[in-house]
Amino acid sequence: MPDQQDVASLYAKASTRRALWKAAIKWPMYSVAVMPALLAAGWLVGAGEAVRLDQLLGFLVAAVLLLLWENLSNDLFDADTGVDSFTKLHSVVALLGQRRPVRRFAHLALVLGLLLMLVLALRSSAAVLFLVLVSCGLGYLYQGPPFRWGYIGLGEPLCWLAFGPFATAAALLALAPLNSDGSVIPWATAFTLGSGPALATTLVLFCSHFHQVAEDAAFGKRSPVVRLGTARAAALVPWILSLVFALEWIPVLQGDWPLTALLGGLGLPAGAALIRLLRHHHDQPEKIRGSKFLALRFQALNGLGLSLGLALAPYLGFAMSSAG
Ligand SMILES: C/C(=C\COP(=O)(O)OP(=O)(O)O)CCC[C@H](C)CCC[C@H](C)CCCC(C)C
Ligand SMILES: O=C(O)C1=CC(=O)c2ccccc2C1=O
Repeated sequence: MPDQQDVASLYAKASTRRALWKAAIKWPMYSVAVMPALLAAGWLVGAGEAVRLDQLLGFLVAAVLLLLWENLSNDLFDADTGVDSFTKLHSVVALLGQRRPVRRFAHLALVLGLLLMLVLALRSSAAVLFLVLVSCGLGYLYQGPPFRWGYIGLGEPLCWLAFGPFATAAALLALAPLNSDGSVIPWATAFTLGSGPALATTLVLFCSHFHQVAEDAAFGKRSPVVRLGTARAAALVPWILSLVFALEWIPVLQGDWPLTALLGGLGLPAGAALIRLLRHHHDQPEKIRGSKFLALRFQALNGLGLSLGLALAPYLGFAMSSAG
């Protein structure tokens, strides 16, 4: 018969485990996966086009599955290098204590995600699958052997490319009305629309490395925060945020996007809080563990605001120029 102390410690263990699983699932992170499709939908509505809702729903689900693959395989690859062993108690590999089920689940998520993208491509343009495969390839370069480019500080540009021009172009093609020309990849629109929001997504990755800088350095993972040091990395954050807004406000100033696109400014309070937090506590891991989630709040509010601002424009009497 367990005594009172045993029961208390069992409860403590169970609630710690629950907290670890919650951290492992990190559902807010999936905001970065759904953003390219939401932006493409906002842009198409703003341009007076009809969005194919079945394609939108399919793209959202497939993108979530592909990011799930990326995260599960990240835990598997990081278990090989040992970099997660001290600080990432919420690694799915550590929580399950074995790799095989994680590997199987990761492969299942990848296959289902790609199959769904194939269906969307067959119903729109073959380029959708090509662009998504490039995004996934960039995700593999980030963490998979023999590349592991995230370990040499190249994760951020890979992240921007994957969630920016490639995923945005794929979403624009997949959601476009049936009569559109699917043989031309809309690079110009994908760059204008995707650059700012993808930089916001990249900021999430950049911020995720502050609290683990010591362990990353010890295991040879030279993230930008390791390379720059936490003080200089924190000083970069206001510049990155300014660049996000510049990329989103320039099309408005040029008259290509409606004034309502400035709704991306909804992310400003979270951005300002992030700057303050990192300026004061960049070298105190315990205090800045949540900085990645503050960056995520910025990314989500900024992207949703922009998407909504573009979509609402025709209903509020603002027009989008053909260059938009
Ligand atoms: C797995 C990622 C970051 C985790 O990095 P890290 O190892 O430092 O984290 P821990 O320390 O917590 O282990 C994100 C990497 C993003 C990658 C460069 C690009 C991914 C692309 C997606 C797979 C593509 C999604 C396509 C969709 C949006 C159409
Ligand atoms: O676990 C993380 O830290 C991240 C996971 C992830 O999928 C992602 C995607 C895009 C940008 C950043 C991140 C993470 O930081």
